[in-house]
Parts: sequence; structure tokens; C-alpha cells
Amino acid sequence: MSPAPVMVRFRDTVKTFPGTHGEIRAVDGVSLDVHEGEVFGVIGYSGAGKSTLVRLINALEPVTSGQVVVDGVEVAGRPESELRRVRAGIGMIFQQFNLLSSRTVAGNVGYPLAVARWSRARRRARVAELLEFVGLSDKARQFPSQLSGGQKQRVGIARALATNPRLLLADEATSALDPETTQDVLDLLRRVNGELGVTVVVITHEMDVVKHLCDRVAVMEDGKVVELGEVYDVFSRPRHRATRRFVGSALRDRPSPGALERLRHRHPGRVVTVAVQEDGASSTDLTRALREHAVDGTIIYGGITEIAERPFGSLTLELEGDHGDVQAFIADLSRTTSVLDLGTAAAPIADPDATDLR
Ligand SMILES: Nc1ncnc2c1ncn2[C@@H]1O[C@H](COP(=O)(O)OP(=O)(O)OP(=O)(O)O)[C@@H](O)[C@H]1O
Repeated sequence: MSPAPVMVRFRDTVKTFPGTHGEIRAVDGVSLDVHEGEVFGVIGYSGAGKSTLVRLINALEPVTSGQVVVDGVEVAGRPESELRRVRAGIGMIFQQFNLLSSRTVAGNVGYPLAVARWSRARRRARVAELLEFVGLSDKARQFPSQLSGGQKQRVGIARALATNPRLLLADEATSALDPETTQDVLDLLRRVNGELGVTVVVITHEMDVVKHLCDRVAVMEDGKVVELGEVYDVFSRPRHRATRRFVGSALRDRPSPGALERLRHRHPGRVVTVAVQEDGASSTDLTRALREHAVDGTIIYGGITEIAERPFGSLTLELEGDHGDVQAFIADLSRTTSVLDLGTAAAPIADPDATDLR
């Protein structure tokens, strides 16, 4: 199957800002393609460059060097008049919703249509259709202050979709919402993608958002893309430290240094953390290896979740048995899955990725 056409292409894209201690490379040589029809996530900690990357897509910031191509149009160096046409094909939603407080829900949704000089009759019909789609038909005459956060974001989504954009940019769109409302908004964004065929780029610092919504994900750190791929692949086998921290903070599957120290007090044996993947150490593999090597394993920590019905996570075990048997068990299991040796209470080995997560 040939990949879908490209909706957004970055090639060696750099964006710098002047800083007090020299230039800041907010986007530092990014190359990636967002395909038509996919939901693409960009995840990173604060300052990683995510918002800058988005502002390059809708040409709110000029690129310093490299390419940014949106729906076939090279954005870099375009005159403002032509950029307006590119922006017209892009919808955007924000963490703080950015609704006009003096306008009703219908007025907010219809605003971009008024700007685009749609007739009153067409506007009314389109607004009604959009409110129906986001489930707010009964709120048309209310004002934003009368709505919950989740309802405000639904209005934001309806407004962003008003002029039928082919691309929707969602910058931390659920960061101000509680978990349940977040889920509703993520479901709605899935429908925007699935039913309307809109390509969605999601910027977030929350792995759960990526997990529930995205097809592929890019992990950013210090302006660079450090990992890129299918969501399951990236999160079930995180290679970069930043990715491992996102998995750790969402899943809380690995003991923090403090928790590990407490565990060692109670469990003086050899401690290992074993990755759980659909094709790696399923619990059957683990039990088989324990049996074959005459090693006793007690689960002392762990967490497993799933993405698209595919399980992943890790289990931390205390192993007891003859030293040679334990060594052989670790070597055997390491052939099919990732095993992190954390040593024993007497000879501890630190987890290089463990952080006391905020
Ligand atoms: N207009 C600007 N002028 C100077 N520096 C900027 C500007 N915009 C962003 N930066 C810097 O570029 C880097 C990346 O910022 P950016 O906002 O893109 O990151 P982010 O991942 O979106 O983080 P956050 O989630 O905190 O917004 C940061 O060091 C930031 O201080």
C-alpha cells in the first residue's frame, strides 16, 4: 500500500529566535511528513518546540531555513496575501478555547463564515449543521460563560471546522479539561478525522492524548524530533529517554528511585524490570522461563495498558534462586524481550531512566 499523499512536510526545518544568551533553536532541523487523513501527534515537554512547529504550519512565524510545505504549497518565503489562502485551509483549536465572550455560541461558530462573507442564509444552515455535529444544537443562543470547558472546546472545534478546512491543528486542546471531558473531546476529534476526513495534528505533553487519538507520533526534545513512528511502536519500545519518561509518567509502571529503595528493603533478592509487549514476554513467556530455570519470581511493581488493543508496559519482579540460575533466566528472557537488571539490595543497580516524576 503506498502511503497517503503528504499534507504537511518539514524538511531540515529550522526556526531560531534571538535570546539573551545567543540564539534559541526552537525548531532544530526537523524533517517529517504528516499524511493526508491521519491523526498525527507531536509530544514533548514544555519548551521542546511544539508550538513553534505548529506556528510554522500556519505560517504565523517565518521559517529560518529549510522547507515547510502545507497541502502542496511551500510556505517559506510566500507573500502574506498567498499565506492567507493557505491559512484558510487550516482550522485551529486552543487550550484556552479563545471564544468571543460577547457572541453567542452560534455567533462564534459563524464568525469565520461572516469574515469569509458567506450569505446569512448559508451561514445559518452551516452553523446549524456544525452544532449538530458537535452535539450543541440546544446551546446555539447561549454565551460562552454559560458553558462548561468541554462545551467551550466543542464550540472551538465547530468554529475551526466552519470553512471546511482539510487540516486541523489542536494545540494542547484538552490540557484545561478534566479527564472525563478530555475523553469526550478526543472522541469528537476522532470523529472529525474519521467522518469528515480532516487531517489532524495534535500538540500535547500528555501521552494519554496521543494514546487515545493518534495514529503516529513524533517525540520532540530541544527543538528536535527524537522518535517518530506508529504510536504503539514508539511507546511500547521507547528508545529515547524523553519517550521513556512519557510512558513512565502515564503508566507509572516503573518504580521511582524512592519506591525502588523501599522495595529493596522488603525484597532482598535480585530485582529486574521486564517489558511486556504483545510479541515479547507475554506472561506465558515469563512463567515458562521462570519454570525452566527453577527461579521464583514475585511481582513487586508494574503496570500494563494497551494501545489499539495491543498490550504494553512492564513488570518488576524479585527473583529468587541459585545465582547461576537467575543469570541464565535473565540471559534467556533477554533474547525475546527487554530486561532491565536492577541488582540486589546488597549490590543495587540504578534504573538509568528512573525519575521522581512530578
Ligand atoms: N517568540 C519567541 N521569542 C523567543 N523565544 C521563543 C519564542 N517562541 C518560542 N521561543 C523559545 O523557543 C523554545 C520552544 O518554545 P515552544 O513554545 O515552541 O515550546 P513548546 O514545546 O510549545 O512548549 P510549551 O508547551 O511550554 O509552549 C523555548 O525555548 C521558547 O522559550
